[in-house]
Amino acid sequence: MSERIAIIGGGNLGTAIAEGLIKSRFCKPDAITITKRNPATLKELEKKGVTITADNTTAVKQSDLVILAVKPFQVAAVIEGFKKQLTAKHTIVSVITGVSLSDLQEMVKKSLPLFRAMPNTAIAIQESITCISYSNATEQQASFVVDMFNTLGKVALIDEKLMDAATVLGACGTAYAMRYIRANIQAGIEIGFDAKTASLIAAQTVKGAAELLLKNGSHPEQEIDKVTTPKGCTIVGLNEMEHRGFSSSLIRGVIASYNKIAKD
Ligand SMILES: NC(=O)C1=CN([C@@H]2O[C@H](COP(=O)(O)OP(=O)(O)OC[C@H]3O[C@@H](n4cnc5c(N)ncnc54)[C@H](O)[C@@H]3O)[C@@H](O)[C@H]2O)C=CC1
Ligand SMILES: O=C(O)[C@@H]1CCC=N1
Repeated sequence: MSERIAIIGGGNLGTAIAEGLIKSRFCKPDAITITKRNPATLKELEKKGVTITADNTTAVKQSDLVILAVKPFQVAAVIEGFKKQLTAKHTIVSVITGVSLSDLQEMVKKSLPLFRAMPNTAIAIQESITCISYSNATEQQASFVVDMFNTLGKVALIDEKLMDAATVLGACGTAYAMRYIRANIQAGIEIGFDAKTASLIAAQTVKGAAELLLKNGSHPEQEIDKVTTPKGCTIVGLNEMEHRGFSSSLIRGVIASYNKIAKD
């Protein structure tokens, strides 16, 4: 059973995972090591009890679960650097975009449990959706990894062929949602609110809308029907957004992101 966790690549996502693990109390901060070529920028995590280092080899040697969170073009060289330290105790979890389980197997060259996990940056506050697929893992190893991500939000076990789609919908999705909220803030200021109040109203409204779907299990259009008063202001606004290509531009954006992963 995995106990010590090494996060290789302390960037945006790697640090968010560490933050989430600490907040969730899934493990003690001193069970986490996070690496980065220049670890000085990880001081905040160090203050919370996490070990920070540039030494991937020692981090892997002293851990059971290795979370790979470097950029896709860095992963081969990074694994090559610590590969000799990998033993039967290790489980590998990669959150790297576009690197398949078979690519990982080629790089690791050992028979170890391999997981691809696609979280988003809300993992820092235990509100991620993490899509997971895996190979070569026992039921016990799989439930450990699934339990870990369940403490950091919600989990969907998916077929690996959907992992690029999961990256776009779940991980890029955070940025799409932020742009939607930002546009509401800009509009909110134009119709009279100060920026702070507009931000609060826009963000809490989106949170409430999402919770309605998650808690009621309803379809967005059912919830929209409850808001759109006949001849009212909501439907006028919605229809104007659609005339301007709102849904179409979102769908085209999602597909452009998806095609970009396929092209790389
Ligand atoms: N940022 C996001 O929202 C998401 C990112 N991902 C994937 O996660 C991975 C990381 O993404 P980000 O955190 O955004 O990138 P990032 O560039 O912020 O983080 C990568 C980190 O790896 C470090 N690094 C580079 N070489 C290293 C080495 N040899 N040893 C240790 N650390 C090293 C870099 O210094 C950097 O801090 C990428 O593969 C990305 O596709 C997946 C889902 C969401
Ligand atoms: O933009 C990217 O390539 C990464 C993958 C998902 C979120 N960030």
